[in-house]
Amino acid sequence: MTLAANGIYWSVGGAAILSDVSLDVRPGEFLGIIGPNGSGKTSLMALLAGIRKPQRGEVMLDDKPLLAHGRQAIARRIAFVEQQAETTERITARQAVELGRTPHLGALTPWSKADDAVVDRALEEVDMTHFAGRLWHTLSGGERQRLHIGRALAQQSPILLLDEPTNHLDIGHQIGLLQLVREQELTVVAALHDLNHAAMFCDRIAVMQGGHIVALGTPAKVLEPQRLADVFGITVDVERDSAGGCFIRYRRPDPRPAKLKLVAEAR
Ligand SMILES: Nc1ncnc2c1ncn2[C@@H]1O[C@H](COP(=O)(O)OP(=O)(O)OP(=O)(O)O)[C@@H](O)[C@H]1O
Repeated sequence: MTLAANGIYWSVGGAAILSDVSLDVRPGEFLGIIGPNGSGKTSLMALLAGIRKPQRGEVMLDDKPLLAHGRQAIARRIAFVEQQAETTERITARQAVELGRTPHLGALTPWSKADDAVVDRALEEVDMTHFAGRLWHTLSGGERQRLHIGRALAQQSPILLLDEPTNHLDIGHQIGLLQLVREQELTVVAALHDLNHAAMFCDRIAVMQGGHIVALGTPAKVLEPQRLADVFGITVDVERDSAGGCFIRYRRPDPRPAKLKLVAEAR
């Protein structure tokens, strides 16, 4: 199962949002996408999921244009957790996860005990079994986010696209979720903001800037102080360990001149 973007271009109202983006997602890898706000991460995820169509270039799934597969076929192969997916429906936590089974159901394949078992397991994996009967609108942001992931796991698609999956989660659930996703035998593409999470969990990282991929490689290769300064405007130290891992230590910026002036005036 391979997913690839080949030279894709996507614009809105004539303004380019993604330009000449090429990316081969390797089967079984955890590929992180990092980049500043507005750099195009969500747009790229939407194109990889087939929700948007590039004006030029093509997203390919198994060497066939993605959109030629048809909606249900795509959903059986790709599960997408969007950044601000919400529902106004009056549904329970369990029903939200049950939605993940939709691509597998049809006139000849009605809901079965096997579907129940998949949903039970997904609820367990995201630590939401005890909330199964709760109504969606009564749940916290983090609980809803865990259900979105649960729904995607229940979909049992071999490719999982996650747009900022740790949004709203406390640090324990952030790490737990990334570890859970990592442990699945899935191909994962995740837009991440936390560079240390990217360093800890990703096999490769793509760095986006201004609608382009400006770097792609292992965390140790990509997470260089100069690149992080160029892309994010931050100063960091990168600590490396003997196993090839790395850890980003952020340096506090120097005080801004205006602030210095205010402090001086206050004295
Ligand atoms: N439908 C749209 N209409 C107009 N502009 C859009 C649309 N979708 C995205 N953009 C613009 O495209 C750029 C990239 O947006 P995108 O959401 O892909 O960035 P991002 O890297 O995911 O950002 P963030 O980290 O803030 O989530 C932004 O400047 C955004 O305002």
